[in-house]
Amino acid sequence: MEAKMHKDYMEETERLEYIKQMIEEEIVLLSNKTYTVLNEDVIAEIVYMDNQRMKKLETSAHNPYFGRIDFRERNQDKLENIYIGKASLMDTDSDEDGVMLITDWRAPISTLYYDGNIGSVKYNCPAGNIGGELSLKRNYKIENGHLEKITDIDVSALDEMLLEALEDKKDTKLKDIVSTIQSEQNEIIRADLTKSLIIQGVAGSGKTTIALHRIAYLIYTYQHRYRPHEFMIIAPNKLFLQYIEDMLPELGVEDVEQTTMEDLTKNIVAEHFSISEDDDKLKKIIENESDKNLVESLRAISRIKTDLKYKVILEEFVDEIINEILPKDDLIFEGVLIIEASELSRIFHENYKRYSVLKSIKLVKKLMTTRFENSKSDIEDNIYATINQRQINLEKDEKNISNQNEEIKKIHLEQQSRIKNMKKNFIKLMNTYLKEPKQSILKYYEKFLIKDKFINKLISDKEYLMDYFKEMSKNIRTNKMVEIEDLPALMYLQHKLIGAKNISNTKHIVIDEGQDFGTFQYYILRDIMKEATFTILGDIAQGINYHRGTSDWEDVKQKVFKDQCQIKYLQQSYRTTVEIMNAANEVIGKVEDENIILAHPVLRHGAQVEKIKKDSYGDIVDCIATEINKLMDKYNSIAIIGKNNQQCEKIYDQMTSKGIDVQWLKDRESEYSQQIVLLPSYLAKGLEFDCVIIPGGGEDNYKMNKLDGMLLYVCMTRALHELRIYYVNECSELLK
Ligand SMILES: Nc1ncnc2c1ncn2[C@@H]1O[C@H](COP(=O)(O)OP(=O)(O)OP(=O)(O)O)[C@@H](O)[C@H]1O
Repeated sequence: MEAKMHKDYMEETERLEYIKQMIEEEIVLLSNKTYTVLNEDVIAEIVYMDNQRMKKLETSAHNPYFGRIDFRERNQDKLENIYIGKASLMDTDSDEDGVMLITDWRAPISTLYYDGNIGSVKYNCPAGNIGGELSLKRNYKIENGHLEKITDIDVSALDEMLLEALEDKKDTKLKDIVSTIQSEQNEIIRADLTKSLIIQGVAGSGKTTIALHRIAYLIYTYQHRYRPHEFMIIAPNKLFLQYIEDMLPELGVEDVEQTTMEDLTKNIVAEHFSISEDDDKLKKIIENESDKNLVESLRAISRIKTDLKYKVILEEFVDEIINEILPKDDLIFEGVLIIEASELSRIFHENYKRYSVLKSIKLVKKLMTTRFENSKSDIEDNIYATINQRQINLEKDEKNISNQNEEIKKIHLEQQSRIKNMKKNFIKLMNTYLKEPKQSILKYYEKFLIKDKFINKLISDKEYLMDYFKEMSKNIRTNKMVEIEDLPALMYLQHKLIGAKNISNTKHIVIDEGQDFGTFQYYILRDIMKEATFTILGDIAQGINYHRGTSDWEDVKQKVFKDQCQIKYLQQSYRTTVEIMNAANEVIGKVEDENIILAHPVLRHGAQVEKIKKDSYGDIVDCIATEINKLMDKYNSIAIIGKNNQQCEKIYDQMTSKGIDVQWLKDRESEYSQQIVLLPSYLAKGLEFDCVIIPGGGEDNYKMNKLDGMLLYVCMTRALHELRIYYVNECSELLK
């Protein structure tokens, strides 16, 4: 309701003015603050915290809070009015200790705003379960410091607020949803950090948004235990990272590690190599649909390299490397046994199994050096004994009597040198006895790919794939080029041979578009980041990379997490209108896959999905060009989504020749900044636009198969308010 109409308008306005004044006062206090502590590090830390606080205050001055709950704790008389905002505010002038003027949305009690219905409620906090009575839930719309709306919430009013938020037009960045988080989303955001989670959420269910809110929640809740850089987000590509980049600072979070699987691998395997464009394979698959053998072999290779069986075979390869490194003889120095070959082998294979080969070598060298130190007097005795023996032998040798003195002198000098350089000589011997892995990880991998005895185990029934592995090895040798499917193998070899210390401190890792990764990728991340828990978010129905990804979360749960994780489902879609979601559901419903779950749209209606037939592609572009100005007046973001870049290129040429300013997002490194963008279907995943135009919805483009069904579904579900599909000749079977 309009704020002025509300019975508490006066009271609420006074309070808002008071809060604004308090914020102003704190800002002034902070800007005039002088730092008298002597230690520079301490000052730097305090200045950093103050700057962070200042930023928060400055943003919240215009919109300090969005909600209020009135709560009376069981067995307490006082009814508390709790105002909820993005940043907390304490009344420092108050006589009472630490009166909260604004409570952070992430605080334990704030969960009542998102979850609790009016009446008896409870929430969890470090002190335990707190129960009580919730008598009011209120929402405020405050813009530029003015109270515009006050809404007292029952279940239906909450929907009203949500609908209003969803009606908004979107620009090039994803926004936070703190004031309208839904109960099922709140549960995921606040889920226990110590357990891993897999979220299967339909298109537009808020997975990306929730992922970022969860990070913000975890950082706040565990601020005394973990630093922001111990949290990591893995996003599908740079385009996507750019799309979400505003949200964490909006939520008051900085310094969280944000990366892609490609960059993460490059960070772990600190060697120079390039990764062929992920889309290349998808493009090849899309463009060679008719060549069934080629498509099948491309898919087969990807599946092999991303499955856990690949790890089993790589493990055998690593064992072979270890066996090559391990000496067959005992290490004996100056007649003293330092280590037996059998003991060394046992230590490697049993005691140090959890360490990388390099670390095992370093540890075992430490052990051998200690043994050397402890045996020094025996070693010295042996040196004296052998030298003495040589002197005796020399003295007995009457033939060389003339040189004897000279020789004895030499022997004594040698003795002195062997005693003096005992340690140096031992280290030298030890280093030749046990050699560290010398080759680069890429070199090892290149070798692995041409070892028939391993590769045969992977493709025993598919002989024709053998050449492909050989070709790949050559490509690594000559171009230092791998495929995205090779990343788990590279991580694995690095981890097992050298160690992957760069990221082992990570405490929690959030992976978006998680359906794009296979079991091997998850396994190796888990193995490297032993202390970390995971939140994996994805949608099987959008698994356009199913050749290398996951099509069954149960598989990941059992094989990777050994059942120690929970799968949660989100079926409500918030992005699209009912009309668009229904049309998209019909498309994905035609894809045969029992793991695909259909989305339920929020009850928000919009224009019917238009399917428009034209005589030629030229006519389609003409039509888009005529309509585009009207659409630009109506929407902040418009996307023309072609199936692939070849199609985009034609459209781009025609549109620019008509003077239309369109930005072509060609690859995952592109920058997304304009009102109208043109992009291929596979790059659209994860993004959203007010209006989507699909210029090639005909049978010639989207055939009745799983991949085309998923690609079309992804394109359609990018639209918030309007979807137009053009086609020439016959409309795709998927759309009928
Ligand atoms: N509780 C909510 N309140 C307001 N808006 C919401 C809410 N949940 C989701 N949204 C909006 O729905 C849209 C979709 O969210 P998001 O992109 O996070 O979904 P997703 O599940 O990652 O989608 P996809 O898998 O299709 O890429 C966004 O515009 C987001 O702001």
